[in-house]
Amino acid sequence: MPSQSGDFATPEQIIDDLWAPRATQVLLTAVELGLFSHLAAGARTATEVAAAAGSDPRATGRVLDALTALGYLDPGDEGRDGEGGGYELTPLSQRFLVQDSPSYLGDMCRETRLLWDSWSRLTEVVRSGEPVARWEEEADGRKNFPQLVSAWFPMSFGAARAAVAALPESTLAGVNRVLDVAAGSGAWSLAFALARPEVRVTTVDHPEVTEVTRTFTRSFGVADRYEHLTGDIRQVAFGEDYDLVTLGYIVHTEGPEWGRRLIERAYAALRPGGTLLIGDMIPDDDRAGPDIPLVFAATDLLLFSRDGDVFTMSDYHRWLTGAGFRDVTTYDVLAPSPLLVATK
Ligand SMILES: C[S@@+](CC[C@H](N)C(=O)[O-])C[C@H]1O[C@@H](n2cnc3c(N)ncnc32)[C@H](O)[C@@H]1O
Repeated sequence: MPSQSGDFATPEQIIDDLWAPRATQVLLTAVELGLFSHLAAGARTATEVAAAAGSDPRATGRVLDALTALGYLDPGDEGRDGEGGGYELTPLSQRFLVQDSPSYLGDMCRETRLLWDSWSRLTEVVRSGEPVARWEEEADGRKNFPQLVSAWFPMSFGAARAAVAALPESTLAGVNRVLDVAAGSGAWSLAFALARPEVRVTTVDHPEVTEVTRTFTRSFGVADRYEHLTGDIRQVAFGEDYDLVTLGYIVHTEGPEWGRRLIERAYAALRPGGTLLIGDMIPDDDRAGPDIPLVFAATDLLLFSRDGDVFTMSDYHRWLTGAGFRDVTTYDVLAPSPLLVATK
């Protein structure tokens, strides 16, 4: 956030925030047309990129210029004349926006595209207090989540792999049976299944989403180590004696009452000494920052859930110890908020 010292405040932040959606649109369009991938494959000029993308050369040139100004491209030596025209990937776009890169994040754009129109209804939702959808309820969840969970995979999988790397070896060595609640793509359990061949996973999610989970487990070659419970997570019996339970980005949509109950049910599903891992958006205790969890709570959670919210570390600590967990620890990894780990 720009500094506002003394009485002197500039309007820079307001203008930046109001312009930000335009830059977002340019990035979405570039990813949807595969412009970064076409540059990686050798296209250099707007005409060459447009030919590969099947798009209009003049319009494509405008987008490439904007991407250059935004820092996603460099002006290339080849194909440039007095009016610009040649383009090269920057290290950022090369690593994260070229489709066959192992660190490709372009799939995350799908979420932005899918939610874009609903975001414009926020004023109406804040006036009425009524969400436009209730993703915590079965019908809405089954309709919306199948399209979204693969867009979240890169973020969740990165955080889950960081959890595997951060956990003490003695904990990791005891992880054989994993329960992945609200599994989505399966990102959280996949990180453990890939790290340890002994790992067997049970997932819980809607049947339509479980089809997406299966696509991911097959693509990683571990489908034979997975079994799936389908249905509403509030109703499905989880089973017991798991070594690890993961709650990846689910407590927020459940809200305070069902979120706390989910933590209690995770406790019941674990063996003594077992581990609970929670990844979520977590604001500071005074709810004055950081911006990502609080903006998320004021947008997506108001728009798409009745009771959804983000909860502080103090809230989680209270719920975890209240459920019986001990040794509540946080791991500050590359994720929107630190991960929570607790022992039964
Ligand atoms: C935000 S996604 C998180 C997915 C995954 N854990 C991750 O971190 O990427 C929430 C997941 O919870 C599932 N979910 C939400 N409410 C549910 C419910 N009532 N019953 C079953 N699944 C539910 C959704 O289908 C979705 O897969």
